[in-house]
Amino acid sequence: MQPHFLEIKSLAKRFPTKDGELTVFEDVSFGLERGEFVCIIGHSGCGKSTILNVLAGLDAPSDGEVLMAGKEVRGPALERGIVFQNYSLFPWLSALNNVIFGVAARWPGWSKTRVREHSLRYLHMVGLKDGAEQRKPSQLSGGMRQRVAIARAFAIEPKLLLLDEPFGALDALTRGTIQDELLKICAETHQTVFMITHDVDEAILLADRILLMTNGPQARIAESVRVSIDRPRERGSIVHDPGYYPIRTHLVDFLVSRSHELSGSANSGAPGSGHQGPPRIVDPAQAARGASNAKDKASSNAIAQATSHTAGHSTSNANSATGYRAAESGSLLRAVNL
Ligand SMILES: Nc1ncnc2c1ncn2[C@@H]1O[C@H](COP(=O)(O)OP(=O)(O)OP(=O)(O)O)[C@@H](O)[C@H]1O
Repeated sequence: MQPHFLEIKSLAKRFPTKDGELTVFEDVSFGLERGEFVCIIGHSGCGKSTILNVLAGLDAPSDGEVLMAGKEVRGPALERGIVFQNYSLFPWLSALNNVIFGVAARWPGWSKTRVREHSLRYLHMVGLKDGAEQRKPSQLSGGMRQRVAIARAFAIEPKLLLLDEPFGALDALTRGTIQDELLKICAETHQTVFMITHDVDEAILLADRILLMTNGPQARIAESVRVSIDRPRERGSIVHDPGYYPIRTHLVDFLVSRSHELSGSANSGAPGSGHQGPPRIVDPAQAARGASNAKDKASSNAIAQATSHTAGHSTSNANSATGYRAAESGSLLRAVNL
């Protein structure tokens, strides 16, 4: 089997505390393909940022390993870009110089003009122009600052982009606009992205897959949920896709109940509780389409049956109706069993 572009193998993180060792998460294994956009969702404190920091090379795991393109991640590198919630810009540099700083470090052989043009291209891509490029972070709004951080991360063209709740501090309107910009840039650049979010609607809009993390301690990634909704996606119309609500309901149900039921601490000492190993792959949109197709098929079978009864045997209307219900419920039961 072809290895994943990013391989996370049996990762665990433990911290010493005054009450003994705290296992934040363990047995975390998953992969990311090149060009994939993967979100991770889980309750506060389950260890999402710790996983992201390990992927970035900013933190070391207690167990397990991370391989990117077959090479072990052992420390931070420019081939991995990071955007945090709090922007992390250099306050004394203009928006443009914040981006230039990263670009010049990434390509030290480039001329000043080339570095500047490249940086400006990415600032324009996130909608920063008309003089905003020359302003310092303190002269920019929160949304504009986050745009600079995103432009800076994309401009170094990292092999992997790590986003830690990048829109968490923004108002809903700004958040929506920057989500649209992110969708557009990802479609243009085919960037591989791993993103933490608490917002299920944001995850469905942006991601190809959503990893669901159980509650800590001893958290793990229980499910990998496919977002089988066609691209390009638009914020205004995605809710009308028939796959949208099945996915959303699945995510909300996980957060409300299963994140606790499947958690390591809830299952500790219960051998065979079924929570070990790689995440279960789930496709709620596809499952819903399957059930709906089975229902449609049952309806048309029943109509065909009823028509032939009526034509051939002059069956009463009451009998036709009974035949319809039986055929429909039989097929639906089969669909549920599948
Ligand atoms: N240096 C440390 N020493 C002890 N415990 C730590 C340390 N760093 C993190 N933790 C604990 O690890 C757990 C996971 O933290 P982390 O920030 O990764 O969670 P998270 O899922 O990203 O949370 P949130 O969604 O609130 O940002 C928390 O319980 C936290 O208290």
